[in-house]
Amino acid sequence: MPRPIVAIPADIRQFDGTTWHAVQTQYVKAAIKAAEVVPLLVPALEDGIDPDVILDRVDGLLVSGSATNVHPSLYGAEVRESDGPFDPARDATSLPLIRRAIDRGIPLLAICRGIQELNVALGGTLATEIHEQPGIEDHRKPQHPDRDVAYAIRQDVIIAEGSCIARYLGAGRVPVNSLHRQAISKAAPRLQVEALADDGTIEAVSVIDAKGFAVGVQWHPEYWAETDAPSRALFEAFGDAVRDFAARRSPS
Ligand SMILES: N[C@@H](CCC(=O)NCCCC(=O)O)C(=O)O
Repeated sequence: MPRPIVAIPADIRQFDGTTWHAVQTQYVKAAIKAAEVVPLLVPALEDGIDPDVILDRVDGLLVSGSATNVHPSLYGAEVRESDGPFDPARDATSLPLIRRAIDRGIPLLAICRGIQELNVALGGTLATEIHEQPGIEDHRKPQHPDRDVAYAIRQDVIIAEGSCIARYLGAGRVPVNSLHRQAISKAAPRLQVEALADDGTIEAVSVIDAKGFAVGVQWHPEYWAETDAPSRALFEAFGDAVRDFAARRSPS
């Protein structure tokens, strides 16, 4: 069976005097090396894209992190420029893909911005600048020129007994990295909280009654997917779900 294909929605980035549709290489490498699938980058179109045009041709959806934030209007919050930067084209492309992948049972792994998009797509809300809340740690990206330092494993999450991801990572404390200013505030009705940080920040969810693998994590398993056991286990589980879906879609 040929390697299955996984869609990764791109960000809009501006550099070299023009606009680019971009995905950080860490997601591409983790898809290839740890999930053993073929990544297919999807352009970020502000007018949106018919999600089925993409999903008819892929066997999984990997929703990446990004330094931009989901637009507050999408979850009924006040729009403050201080909550930016925003990427409306990414929002317009990614959220319909998430909803439709869940409807169709196409395996979904949503990471950092991705878990926030998953929550908003299903009717939840986000909190911003969470480190300013009493009792909440600073989960933001460490400001350091070395990305290995910025993405260093530096906090624990506690994975719930009986959760979906406990099948792959085990229940209890798992060390992860942390690079986010926002987090889930009100979890969408269809989301089961799967892991929390010590300060109560929601760190992982799964979709209740999902037809297939449908998981979101606030940390970044892609970055160390080849060398960190929990990171690799999550990507291998996603890859296995994608292969199972592909085999059922096109029985040999
Ligand atoms: N913007 C959101 C989501 C954070 C996120 O996806 N971080 C990835 C960092 C990408 C990078 O700068 O390398 C938030 O801040 O909560």
